[in-house]
Amino acid sequence: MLTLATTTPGEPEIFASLQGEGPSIGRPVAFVRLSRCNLACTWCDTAYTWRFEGDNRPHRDGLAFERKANQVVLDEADVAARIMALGQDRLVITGGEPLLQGTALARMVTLLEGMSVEIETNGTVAPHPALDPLVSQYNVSPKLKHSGNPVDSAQIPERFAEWIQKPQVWFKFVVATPDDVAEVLDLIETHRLPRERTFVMPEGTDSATLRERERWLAPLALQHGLRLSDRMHIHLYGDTRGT
Ligand SMILES: Nc1nc2[nH]cc(C(=O)O)c2c(=O)[nH]1
Ligand code: SF4
Ligand SMILES: [Mg+2]
Repeated sequence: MLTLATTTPGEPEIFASLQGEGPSIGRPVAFVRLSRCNLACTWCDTAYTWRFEGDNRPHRDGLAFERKANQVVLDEADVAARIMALGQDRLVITGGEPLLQGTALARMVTLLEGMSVEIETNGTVAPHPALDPLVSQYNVSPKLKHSGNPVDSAQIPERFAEWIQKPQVWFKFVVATPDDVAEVLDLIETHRLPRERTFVMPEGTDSATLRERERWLAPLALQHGLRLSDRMHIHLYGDTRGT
């Protein structure tokens, strides 16, 4: 069984869209969004995957979501069939933190036919050994200090050491201020991250914020040999579920 996020109560967040971020930006793909996260970023744009009633960890919107309306449990075959019905040749698995459900994900991915698989992860959870060989690309997005998570939960040296061994890994850091870029550069040094496979991406859930931050972020990316990612889906669809 897999616990998924919902678009509307009872409806799993499984949809076709253009990948809006990272190395596959612009690619038509199927998406599946899983519920639950082990971190709690204050600016998380998918707090409906984890900030359920009774969870008092700080979030900038202060919203608490009703668990029943925002989670749906489906079996692996049902999830695979809904994904296949979208008719895409690539799947992006996101969340929340999808690797928390690695065993069930491996069973689900095995049922897909003719699809490559890309995973969005916060990088703190090792991929299940049954899932790992089925994944073409990991977009690993370690969380910086401004996320509000304890640094020892969000930045785990052993995990970085494992990720950098995998050729299918890209790093993608969400930044809100120039100071965040300095922290990214420190992490690159400390953990020997591959600069040519490292993105910086502005934090923001509206076009104006993304554009404003890209104005100072672009020259920093150029100066330090990092890639810049936009969040194209925000410009196209706004901050909405199922897009
Ligand atoms: N179109 C689109 N692209 C995305 N890339 C990463 C997403 C995510 O929420 O992880 C996302 C998303 O939610 N929508
Ligand atoms: S790691 Fe991702 S899903 Fe989890 S709280 Fe942070 S931004 Fe949200
Ligand atoms: Mg998103």
